[in-house]
Amino acid sequence: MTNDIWAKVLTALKGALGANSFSSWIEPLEFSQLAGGVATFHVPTNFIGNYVSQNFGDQIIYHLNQHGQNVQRLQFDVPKLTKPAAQKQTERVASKPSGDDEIAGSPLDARFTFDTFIVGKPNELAHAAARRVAEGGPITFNPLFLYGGVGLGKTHLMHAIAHELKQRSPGLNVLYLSAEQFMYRFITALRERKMMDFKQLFRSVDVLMVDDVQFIAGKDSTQEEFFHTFNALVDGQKQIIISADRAPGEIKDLEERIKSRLQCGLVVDLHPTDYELRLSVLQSKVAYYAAQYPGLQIADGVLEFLAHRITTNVRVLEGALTRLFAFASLVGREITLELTQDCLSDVLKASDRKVTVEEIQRKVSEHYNIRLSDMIGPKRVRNYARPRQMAMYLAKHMTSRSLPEIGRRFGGRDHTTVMHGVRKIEELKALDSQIADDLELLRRALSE
Ligand SMILES: Nc1ncnc2c1ncn2[C@@H]1O[C@H](COP(=O)(O)OP(=O)(O)OP(=O)(O)O)[C@@H](O)[C@H]1O
Repeated sequence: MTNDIWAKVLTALKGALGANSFSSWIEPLEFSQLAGGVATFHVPTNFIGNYVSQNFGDQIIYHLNQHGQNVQRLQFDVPKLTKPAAQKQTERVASKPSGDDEIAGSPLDARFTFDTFIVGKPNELAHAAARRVAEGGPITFNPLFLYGGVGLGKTHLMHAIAHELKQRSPGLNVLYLSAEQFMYRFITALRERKMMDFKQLFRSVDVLMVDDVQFIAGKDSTQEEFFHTFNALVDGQKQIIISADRAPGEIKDLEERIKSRLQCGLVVDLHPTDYELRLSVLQSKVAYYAAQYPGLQIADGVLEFLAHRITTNVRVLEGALTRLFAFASLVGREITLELTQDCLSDVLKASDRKVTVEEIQRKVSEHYNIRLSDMIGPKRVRNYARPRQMAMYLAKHMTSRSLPEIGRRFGGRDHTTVMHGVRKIEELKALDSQIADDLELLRRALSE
């Protein structure tokens, strides 16, 4: 495998795993060789190798195969003489907590400020609460807990608070990081026997922000440490801001005492967007693009059309607009309704037809000639298990349901079972053309 292909696989993995996981776990890998179906990587430590293998192994294999490689297994080696690049990486991620006084959290996105956050009915309460915290006055609620579905602005609001606080009081020690980063630092500190440094540093921040806290559910020792950090900061009158994809009480496998702690302050949710909010977001983004692509015209009615038709979330809306401007500038044409429909036909189709999990289950069981009750029931024989996994895969890709929600609709299965099913089909799709054809057929039938 050439380094070029590995670079492409890296890009695909970044998209699939998100920037945080990618920079913590995938970047430290150094491709070494591919022989006899085994891809070998140099890793800075065994811990990273084991973690990557358990959590991202399937995805890495999948993307390598998608890029024309024949990989069955991964192997991780810690080179005897640590290479400078790998060494630098470990230092960057691992020794930070024990370094100087400054703790670098996850980077803040400069564009995520209050100025660029559009306020509407669905998010006005969350916005007001965020503003209040960003004023930095006496603490009125601790923690501030923001939750909502994907792409509705939780991260944006947290970054906006951090920017504002830092601007108002440059000396304030504001730490923003994802829950995944928290766990990573904690485990690194344990491994390097630097827990005292870890504790001291986390307890010395003035404001702690932890994004996507649902990530630590089920991770016992990380939860334990999070609980202590949380309590120490609250006792010290330090502000804490937490985000998650659902309300504290609904996070499965999160310890009760943490749930109740998280509910102690102010819990606010970001509701799904409404038409007005979507239109305002589009209008503000168009102003930004107009500066980037001078001379590009956008016809009346296009934004209204998009706000009406793309109802998923702000991230999808933004993505659609980015594509539209890039496409129009390539072909050098005005952005008309017709061009919009051409360029975004797949996005429009996906949000056009609201397919339900139940419809998917019905169609898939008809296709494979099995009873609906067997698809949802507990039987594990392949005749039922495979169609069930196909239906889970389609539900994941064609509906906006979360994995736990999908699991509930499949006879109360756990979200990890759904994830496993989805991954299995992703793998098989690449290897078995019958499965790929069936999927395409079902997808088309469901979109009609
Ligand atoms: N009200 C809003 N005004 C302007 N931009 C928004 C708004 N809500 C979301 N966005 C934009 O949508 C994108 C997704 O938002 P963000 O990353 O904050 O979502 P999130 O709720 O944290 O989702 P996830 O759980 O997937 O991380 C970002 O580019 C953000 O700037």
